[in-house]
Amino acid sequence: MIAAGLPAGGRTSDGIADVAVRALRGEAWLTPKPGLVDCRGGGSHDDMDLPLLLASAESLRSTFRRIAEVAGRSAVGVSLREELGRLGRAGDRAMLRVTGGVNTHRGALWAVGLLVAAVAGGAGDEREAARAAARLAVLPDLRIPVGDSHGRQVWLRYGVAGARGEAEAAFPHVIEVALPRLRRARADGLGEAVARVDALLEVMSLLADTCVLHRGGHEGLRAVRRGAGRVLAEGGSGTGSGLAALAELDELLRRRRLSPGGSADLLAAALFLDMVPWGSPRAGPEVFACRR
Ligand SMILES: CC(C)(COP(=O)(O)OP(=O)(O)OC[C@H]1O[C@@H](n2cnc3c(N)ncnc32)[C@H](O[C@H]2O[C@H](COP(=O)(O)OP(=O)(O)OP(=O)(O)O)[C@@H](O)[C@H]2O)[C@@H]1O)[C@@H](O)C(=O)NCCC(=O)NCCS
Ligand SMILES: Nc1ncnc2[nH]cnc12
Repeated sequence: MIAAGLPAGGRTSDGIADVAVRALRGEAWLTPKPGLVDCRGGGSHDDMDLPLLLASAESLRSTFRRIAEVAGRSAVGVSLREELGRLGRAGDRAMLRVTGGVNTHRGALWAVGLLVAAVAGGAGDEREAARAAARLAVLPDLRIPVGDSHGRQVWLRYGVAGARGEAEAAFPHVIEVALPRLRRARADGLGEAVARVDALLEVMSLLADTCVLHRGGHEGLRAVRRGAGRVLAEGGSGTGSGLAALAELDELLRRRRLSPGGSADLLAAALFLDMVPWGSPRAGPEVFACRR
């Protein structure tokens, strides 16, 4: 437990919030991402573009800071969980005000918000942070309104737990999939953008993304997973044949209006954990440039 706004191993609430916003921005800028918003346009979304995602990310800065402050001075328990729920829902409303009602970052706010709380609470490394976030996610929040979210519809129809299940399981697609892929790619000498796109593709090839399931059902999810796996089997986004397969996948997802938004959120969560100053500087450079 740490005091609000004070350093925890060199980390402040402002600093943690800044890393969270940079992670969301880094995901948004990354290009090319199949079916997703990137610097070429809205992908499979006709109501989103890059400026909207960047504004949405910025709108969450004060929520991330408040989450860090509260988690830094509270023990893990139901009252912290309920306070985080209140802050998360207020953050959601702030996001919707800025986007004119478009759900740009609900999943990212949930995943990165829980990880922000874990980091501010003193987690010493990324695995510890994911486990601490999971301990928060499983706690009851009796004030959650029972809504009719797309995720809930997918849960009722397909029994897939989506964003909540990922957090309760301690973010396996972040810890066991995205981060190792990102680091392997860097170690192999691939550029940062290629490493990030390949990490996203690996998550897409495995995740049960409720965003995809809601729009495309099981058949849509199979197409996303198969297509992402194929790009990687061709050598990834850093090779000519991988890029050709990626262009085909992008075309397919846009035509069928399929958007792997949950995978995008988990990439942002991985970038967040990768950029947290755990003690040694090892994060890759920021990529705020268009590589189409
Ligand atoms: C637990 C909550 C996240 C609520 O979850 P639920 O599943 O009930 O709600 P959804 O509104 O569906 O949001 C979940 C979003 O999570 C992302 N996601 C999907 N699958 C996964 C997965 N397997 N693992 C992790 N994350 C996943 C995904 O986000 C992206 O998609 C968004 C766009 O989706 P959608 O709204 O369906 O929009 P469109 O398809 O564009 O709609 P149409 O145009 O077709 O109409 C986009 O935002 C991406 O982010 C899911 O959407 C959580 O909200 C909750 O309980 N909050 C309470 C607050 C709280 O407790 N906070 C504490 C910590 S901050
Ligand atoms: N790049 C992106 N495109 C569409 N939805 C998203 N949700 C979070 N990031 C996204």
